Amino acid sequence: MVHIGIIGVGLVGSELITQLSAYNKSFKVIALLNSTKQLLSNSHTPLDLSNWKNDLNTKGTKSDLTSFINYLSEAPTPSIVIDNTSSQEIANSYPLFIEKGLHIVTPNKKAFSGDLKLYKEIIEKSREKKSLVYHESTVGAGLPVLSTLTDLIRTGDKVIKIEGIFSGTLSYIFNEFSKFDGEKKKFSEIVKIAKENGYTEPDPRDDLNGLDVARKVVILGRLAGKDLSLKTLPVENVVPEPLRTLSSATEFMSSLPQFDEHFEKLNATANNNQQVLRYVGVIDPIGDKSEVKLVSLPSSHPFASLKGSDNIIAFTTQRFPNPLIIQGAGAGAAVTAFGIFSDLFKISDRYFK
Ligand SMILES: NC(=O)C1=CN([C@@H]2O[C@H](COP(=O)(O)OP(=O)(O)OC[C@H]3O[C@@H](n4cnc5c(N)ncnc54)[C@H](OP(=O)(O)O)[C@@H]3O)[C@@H](O)[C@H]2O)C=CC1
Ligand SMILES: N[C@@H](CC=O)C(=O)O
Ligand code: NA
Repeated sequence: MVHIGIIGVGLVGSELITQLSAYNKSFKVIALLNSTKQLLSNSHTPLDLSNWKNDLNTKGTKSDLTSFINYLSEAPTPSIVIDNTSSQEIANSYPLFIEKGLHIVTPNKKAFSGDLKLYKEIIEKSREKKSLVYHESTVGAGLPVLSTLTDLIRTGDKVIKIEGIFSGTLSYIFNEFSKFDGEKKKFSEIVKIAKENGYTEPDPRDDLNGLDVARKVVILGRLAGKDLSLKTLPVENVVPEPLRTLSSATEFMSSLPQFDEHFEKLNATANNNQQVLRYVGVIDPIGDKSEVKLVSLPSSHPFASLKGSDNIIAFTTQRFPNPLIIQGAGAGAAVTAFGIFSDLFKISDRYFK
């Protein structure tokens, strides 16, 4: 049996608990923690998850990361901590989790795309302590992006370029806005629909500024052996300059229609050349051309025909001069939790297969 402690029970964490409850035979959830409450089982027995939300609220005690981690690390090995937050503070604690003998699975991008020192410390400590750290869902949610890149590299392939549409939100916005047929909508209307449907961050500028895509580019770059940094990576922020300093998302949303003409001009220029606009991330593991930008692509390009909020990732390598392409839903609770769940099996297989 594998002991599990879950930090973060929001959208993704709740769905993971649903999936674990429905399909799991190997994993024993013994501890839950959010920013205010924690629920620890008795003597490392499994928690009854049938009413976990209510139990966390009514029987839970004050959230305390130290006691949570100590409880998990005292369970018979193997034990895995799952970080379903987007917290930098939790990410900073990964070296400690590893010191305590825990394995880590997470969709949280912060540890792998922020401070290079933290990233290297996690890699080195995990090697030293034989701790396993899997974070498939940090890029393309459950799509097998990191596992594919890892397999390419460790079997000796040479990665020449990785290019992709890495944001579900920006995929949806530009797929809807920039197309050759169908109903034409204004840019601000599409952003509004995306926000109402819960596709965007609470403030859509946090998607449109490119930081989330930049984090994914840094993660892939580092995995491919290039020490990329958010501080130096060129990132095109598509939020119109005057809207960047507005103090609230509400103000941003009400001012965005003033810039519909700006976006329409960009789209018309692309369409006149039989092209569409797409927001892409590029990883150049050999040179210095990694970047995040809005580009115009011809209709024949695989990224041009993307639908909904799908991600698409193309690996150009020595063995795949015609790129190996992965495509599908790259955001949403179900597919993100799937990526986490499949990472759990990668760890349990090392012990029980
Ligand atoms: N949603 C998606 O499509 C995808 C999400 N991800 C990543 O998955 C992660 C989770 O996303 P999502 O579920 O949407 O986020 P939510 O905001 O819905 O949930 C976050 C959870 O983390 C908890 N939390 C936050 N800070 C702390 C802290 N310091 N200590 C303990 N608990 C904390 C929150 O607790 P409380 O409610 O008490 O504040 C909440 O339970 C993020 O890193 C995100 O980037 C990755 C790929 C796709
Ligand atoms: N906001 C992200 C989801 C998590 O990584 C996206 O739009 O892809
Ligand atoms: Na993935």
